[in-house]
Amino acid sequence: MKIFSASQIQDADKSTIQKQQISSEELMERAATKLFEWIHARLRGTRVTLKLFCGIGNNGGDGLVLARLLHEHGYTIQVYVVNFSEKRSKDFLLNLERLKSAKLWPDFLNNESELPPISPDDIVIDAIFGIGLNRAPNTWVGNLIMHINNSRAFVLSVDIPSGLPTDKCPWNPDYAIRASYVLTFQVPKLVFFLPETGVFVNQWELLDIGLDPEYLQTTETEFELIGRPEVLPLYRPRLKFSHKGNYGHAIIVGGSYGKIGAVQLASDACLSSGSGLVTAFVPLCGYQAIQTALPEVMVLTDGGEKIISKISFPFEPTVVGIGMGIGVDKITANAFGALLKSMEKPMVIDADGLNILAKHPKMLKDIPELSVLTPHPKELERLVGNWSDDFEKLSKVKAFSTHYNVVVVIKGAHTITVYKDKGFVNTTGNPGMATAGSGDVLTGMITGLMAQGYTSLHAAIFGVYLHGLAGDIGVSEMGYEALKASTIISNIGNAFMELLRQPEAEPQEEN
Ligand SMILES: NC(=O)C1=CN([C@@H]2O[C@H](COP(=O)(O)OP(=O)(O)OC[C@H]3O[C@@H](n4cnc5c(N)ncnc54)[C@H](O)[C@@H]3O)[C@@H](O)[C@H]2O)[C@@H](O)CC1
Ligand SMILES: [K+]
Repeated sequence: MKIFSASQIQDADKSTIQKQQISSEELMERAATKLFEWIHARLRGTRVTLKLFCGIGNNGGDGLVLARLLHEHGYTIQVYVVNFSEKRSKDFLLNLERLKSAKLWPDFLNNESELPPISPDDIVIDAIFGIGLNRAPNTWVGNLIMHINNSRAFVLSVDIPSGLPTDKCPWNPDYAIRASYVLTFQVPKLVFFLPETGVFVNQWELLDIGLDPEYLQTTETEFELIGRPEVLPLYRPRLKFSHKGNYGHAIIVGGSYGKIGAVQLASDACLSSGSGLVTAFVPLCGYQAIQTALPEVMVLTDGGEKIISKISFPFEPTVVGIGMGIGVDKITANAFGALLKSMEKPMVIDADGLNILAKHPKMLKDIPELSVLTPHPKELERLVGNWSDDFEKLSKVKAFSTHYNVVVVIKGAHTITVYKDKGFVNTTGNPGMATAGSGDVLTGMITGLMAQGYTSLHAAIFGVYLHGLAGDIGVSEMGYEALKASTIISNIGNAFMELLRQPEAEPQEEN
């Protein structure tokens, strides 16, 4: 699903109004009716006070229409107009008149008003600012937002939490609503998924307001949300008359004394993701451990006892995944640098492989094109330098990816795979996966997919999704705390099956 920018959504609104020959006021009525239906289906007339805070733009206009509909259906409501500017929108004004005709008189709040009482049992509807926010809310509006945040009431935000801009970080994080739930119109917003801005959105849901499908389909976006519908077409079915030679031979290079487990996890994950053959390349001290733990995996050893000192293979691997537990010793760094120079096929580089690159930036130019780099935030910072906020981070990664022609997987709660100017935001995974070895498993999975013929970008997007799904299945059986990296591996098969599961047929209605 595409993630549109604020200005693209405004264009979609315009295009809808033009093509469907409806007025902006009708579109507002449509949007607010969707909000009302969602709320009404859940509350079913429950006796609860809904406090609607409405700005003076179209987000506020949505709030006013919602107020009218709630009132018509007998709900107890209190409407506050947050009068932050004299520039009231046309549709806001129209709906203010309609509200007054229904004998509903909002309280007008300004910089001199007292903060209205909000009880933890109230439901707050937040319609102060929408995607039109273009500067910091001023102090009294900020204080009102803090008051709502401190009320412990359930806060339902219309379109986007007020005070959170659509395409950047808030000017002042205290002046942004922390929404319990966001009902967002038509398309998800990028800020829902970034570490600094996602915290304002506990849960979100899309409301389809029928924006022009042609505009939505034909407009290119910088980001895409990756769910099952996006991942399924990437799947490469296995053929009946195929053999293990068709699915590649991956080599996983890594490990040092005390960190052989990382290679074990990556090799296991690589094999479990479907690589035809997997060889682990480790220092001598890792030989027995891997041979014992993973009978299906072959093992090559380096001459060094405790660390890798020279990397060479007696055959040409389909793909190499490298870096987990390898350490940053100078000898290992030299071996790693020499390997980069000799490799032409795309590789997967993780963990200390990335740290070596950060310490020896001259090596960056030797990374084979279309390789996949899988940094966690600290490794990324060492690689691209620090950033002032999540948006600067994204632009730095895009520039890095374009310069070196590599795929960068920014690991996090919503892992974002970046290739050149485009980002793919993952939707699977959970906090239980913040555990030792989880990243080694991901590297193994991406390597395993590339071994089978997935392109680098597809392997990264598919691997990240599948890794998260395996973690979600794992958590459903054992909870967050007990989930281990090996649990993710043991659920890779279940994740494939879940992905490929036929949706259950809709029950036939009897006439
Ligand atoms: N355009 C359309 O046809 C539709 C728009 N909809 C709603 O309209 C919203 C966008 O409405 P608007 O563009 O009117 O903007 P908002 O309602 O988000 O903001 C109101 C106006 O306040 C001004 N402003 C921005 N930041 C400010 C600040 N910090 N302090 C004071 N004033 C500030 C801006 O001029 C902005 O236009 C969407 O989020 C959505 O809720 C929906 O009704 C669906 C249809
Ligand atoms: K809002």
